Amino acid sequence: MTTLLKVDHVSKIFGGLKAVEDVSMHVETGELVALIGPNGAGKTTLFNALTGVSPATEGTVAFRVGDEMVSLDKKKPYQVAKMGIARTFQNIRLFHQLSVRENLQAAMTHRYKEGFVSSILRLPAFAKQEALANKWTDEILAKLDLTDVADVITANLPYGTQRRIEIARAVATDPQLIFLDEPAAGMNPEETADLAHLIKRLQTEFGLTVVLIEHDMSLVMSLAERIYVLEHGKLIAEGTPSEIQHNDAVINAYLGGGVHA
Ligand SMILES: Nc1ncnc2c1ncn2[C@@H]1O[C@H](COP(=O)(O)OP(=O)(O)OP(=O)(O)O)[C@@H](O)[C@H]1O
Repeated sequence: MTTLLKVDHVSKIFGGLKAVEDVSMHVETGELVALIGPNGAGKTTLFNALTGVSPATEGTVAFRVGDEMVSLDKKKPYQVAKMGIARTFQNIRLFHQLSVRENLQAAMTHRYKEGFVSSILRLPAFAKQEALANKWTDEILAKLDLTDVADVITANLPYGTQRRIEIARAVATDPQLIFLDEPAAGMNPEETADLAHLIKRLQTEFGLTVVLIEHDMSLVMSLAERIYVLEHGKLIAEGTPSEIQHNDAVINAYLGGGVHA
C-alpha cells in the first residue's frame, strides 16, 4: 500500500475555539475510510482544512503526486481539485438552474487544455476537447444511472438524485481521492441503500480512494475498511469497524446515541 494523503498535527482554531486539535491521520491509496464523531466534533472543519476551503491554523497536509508527497498547505480549493481531490458538501451545492449534464461539464473545465482564444474561435483543437468532454460526460451519466435525467434542471429532481449528481460532479473532476460529507443526510432507506452501493462502486469500479463523513452508522460499519473517530476536535480512536464498535472511548462519546450498526 502507498500513502495517498498524510495529515500531520492539524489544528483549526476559530477565535477561542479549537474545532480541530492536533489531528494526525493517513489514507492509503484505494482505501475506503470513514470519519465519524458526534455533532460538532469537527469533522467538516477537518474536511475544510484538508481541501483548502478553510485552511488549517497549524499542521501540514500532504498528497501523493506520482512518487512525491506534495504539500497542500496554502493551496486554494481549485488547486487542490486540480491535484486530484474532489469533495461533496453537507448542504448540496449544485448549479440548481443548470441541467445535470451542464453541472458535470462545469466540473470538467480544468480538463480542457485549450485556452480562451481557441475556445471563442472554436478552433479544431478545442472542438476535439469538447467532443472528448461530451464523451466523458455521457460515460459518467451512464455509470451513475443519470442518463435519463441528463437534460433535466437539477432543481426539479428529487433530493436523493441531487445527492447522486453531486457525487457524479465530483467524479467528473477526474479525482484520485474523493471526500464525501454526510452523503446520506436526508435520504430515505431505499436511497441510502442505493447510495451505499454507489460509494462502494466509487472504490471498486472507479478506482477512487474514498473518505466519508457519515452519521448513519450502519452505512459506515458496512462500507468502511478503517474508521477515525473525532470528539471535541480530537481523534479518540482509529480502527476497523469491529474495533471501533468495541472501543470504550468511542462508546462513551456516543453514549445515548449508540455506535452499533
Ligand atoms: N466558521 C466557523 N466559525 C466558528 N466556529 C465554527 C465554524 N465552523 C465550525 N465551527 C465550530 O466548530 C465546531 C466543529 O464544527 P463542525 O461543523 O466541523 O462539526 P461536525 O463534526 O462536522 O458536526 P456535524 O456532524 O453536526 O456536521 C463546532 O463547535 C462549530 O460550532
